Amino acid sequence: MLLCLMLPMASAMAEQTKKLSVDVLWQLSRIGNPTISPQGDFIIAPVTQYDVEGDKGSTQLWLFNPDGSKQRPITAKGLSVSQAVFSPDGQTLAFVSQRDEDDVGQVYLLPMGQPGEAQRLTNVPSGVNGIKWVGQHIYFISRVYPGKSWDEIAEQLKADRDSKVSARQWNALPYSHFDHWIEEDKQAHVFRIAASGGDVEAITQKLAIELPRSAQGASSYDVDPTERWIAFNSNGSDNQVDPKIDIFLAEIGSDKAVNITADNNAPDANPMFSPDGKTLAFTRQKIQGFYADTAKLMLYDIAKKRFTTLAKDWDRSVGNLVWTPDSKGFYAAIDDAATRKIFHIDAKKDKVKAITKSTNFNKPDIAANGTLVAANDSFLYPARLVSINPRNGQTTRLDSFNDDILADVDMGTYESVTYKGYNDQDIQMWVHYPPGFDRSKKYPLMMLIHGGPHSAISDGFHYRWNAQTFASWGYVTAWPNFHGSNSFGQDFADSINPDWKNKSLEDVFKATEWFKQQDWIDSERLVAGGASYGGYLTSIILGEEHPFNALLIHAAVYNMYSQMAADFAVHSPRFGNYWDNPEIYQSISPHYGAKNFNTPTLVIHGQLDYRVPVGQGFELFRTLQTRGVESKMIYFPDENHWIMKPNNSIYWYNQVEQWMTRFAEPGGQ
Ligand SMILES: CSCC[C@H](NC=O)C(=O)N[C@@H](CC(C)C)C(=O)N[C@@H](Cc1ccccc1)C(=O)O
Repeated sequence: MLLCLMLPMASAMAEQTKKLSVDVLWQLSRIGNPTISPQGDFIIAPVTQYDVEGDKGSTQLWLFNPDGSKQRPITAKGLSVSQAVFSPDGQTLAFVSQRDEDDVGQVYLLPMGQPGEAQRLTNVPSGVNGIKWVGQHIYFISRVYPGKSWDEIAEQLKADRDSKVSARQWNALPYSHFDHWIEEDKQAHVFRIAASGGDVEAITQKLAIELPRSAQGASSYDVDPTERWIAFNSNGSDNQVDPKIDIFLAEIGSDKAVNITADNNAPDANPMFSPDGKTLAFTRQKIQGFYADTAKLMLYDIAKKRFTTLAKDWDRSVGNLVWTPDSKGFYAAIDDAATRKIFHIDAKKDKVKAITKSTNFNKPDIAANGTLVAANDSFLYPARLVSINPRNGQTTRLDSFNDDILADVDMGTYESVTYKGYNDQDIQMWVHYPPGFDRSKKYPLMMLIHGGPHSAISDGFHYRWNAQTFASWGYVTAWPNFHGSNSFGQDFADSINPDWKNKSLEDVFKATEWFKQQDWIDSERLVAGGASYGGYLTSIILGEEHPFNALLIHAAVYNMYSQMAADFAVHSPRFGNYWDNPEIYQSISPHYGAKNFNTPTLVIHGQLDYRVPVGQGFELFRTLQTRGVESKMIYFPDENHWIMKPNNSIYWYNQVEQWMTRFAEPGGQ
């Protein structure tokens, strides 16, 4: 009797505990990568906050003291800003914003250390992107109609906006990138304007060499500190189907550029001049058509025209690099065995050393006095702004965002587990336990399958597929970093090409077996799901004998043939097209498993997904319905490969919860 009376009270108390629900996720402030002034006295970071009611986010720039004693916004709420860069003397901040009567983003200047409004510097009708402040100038990228004056560009853009014809046309690739169409008659070029104002000067247009057509940003070019040289990315071949990304070097003002990486067929990217201007660093891959090929760090001695490869035998991909102020090396945030760590790369001694040990760090920035800052997150906390002691990796937190919101959230716990996967090889997996997890009970399992496939789930705060949020519903949640995942070395990543199916599938099945052997897992309550490549592998599971009661398939590549409509045609560049090598496509395409489909499946897809076009989701849903399999299609007309809008995201999490809980009751029993 006493027990009967106690139980409702206990469950009422349990209900009162605040979980990491999707509503909480959207209340959190999201701190982006920081920029530190050259003198080390100002730290700026973008902070994005969401208004769920208004269904939109807004990014403000915040100023932080290096000792963490102060934080305050320095741009107004509601006026989104991005790409903050400091003047070389650290006294002025430039950023991109679209405000007042701006049709597109422009460069704004804000004096530091004294009161004053941000003033607009540019009036570029085609907008600015990828800004850098070097010497006396601010450099930027704009997508322009080549050969036209700014007035003519403004007129053309207005005519396009006013036109009653909505048709687009292409005569060559690329036609889309991720979630937007690419206008064929525009080219992306680098321009500059004096920080004191004046005319905009064309830099790469003079060379008649455009930046890569698909995507460009601040990492697509760099200018040396004396403003003599520009290094930039462009397609070094005539082939627009499989562009060959090279690095071109030119003297600013000249009309000639040299392709310094013409002899390498794979991408050479991220040009970065050293602070002393003598060396150009860049990243080099070797295998064309393999986006996860290990990126090596290259140095090019500009005077001697000599190349060196750093850390030749280090089996990790370099990226997120910043030169040290003395030009003797780099700090970088590099994926290493499912965490993203800060490494120091000594260019003189050719030595690499991990500075941080656990959780995730993003691209760092460094001041002349050596102050090193970065955003740091983990599964249990969203990004924080920290300074990092380069000697021992110890961090000092500089912000206090989200503490109030998370103070009373009952988080679960997590751990890294290594189990035997395909061919008895070690596979790393993150396991999340629900809040209040009790080992004496049995819990349902939600097996999550990550995308890429060449990415890794690392120890960071994931907003779209938050394992702690899923765990808070009452599931043990798993993220295995199966064969193909990056951060475990080249062989492991490349081991699933072109056979995208078998090794990772076995890794997922063996992970599930591992769970079934645990006393705290209920083998009758297993569900699985994933997005993109994760949706692909879940569609493969659908056609196999498997242990899951229900599946969730988001933005999946379902038909490897019709993926040809996408901006990323998977194996075509490296292993040949389907008409030449149909056996590759046939052996790994999920749609060939259709005759075995019989598991309840939730299919989700966005109309604006050009990475995996929406037809893939409908093909799968129609197949499931035709076969009489219980299934639901959720279609987002205004979302891309990912669900980005607050209310759609809340709906997504709620629908997923409803679907999963129907087929695998949550909670310990
Ligand atoms: C992490 S790099 C993955 C890039 C990859 N290919 C690129 O050119 C990609 O877009 N993969 C898709 C599947 C593919 C269309 C068949 C994918 O699985 N995307 C995942 C992973 C991802 C994460 C972050 C940034 C890009 C992709 C996804 O969208 O979650």
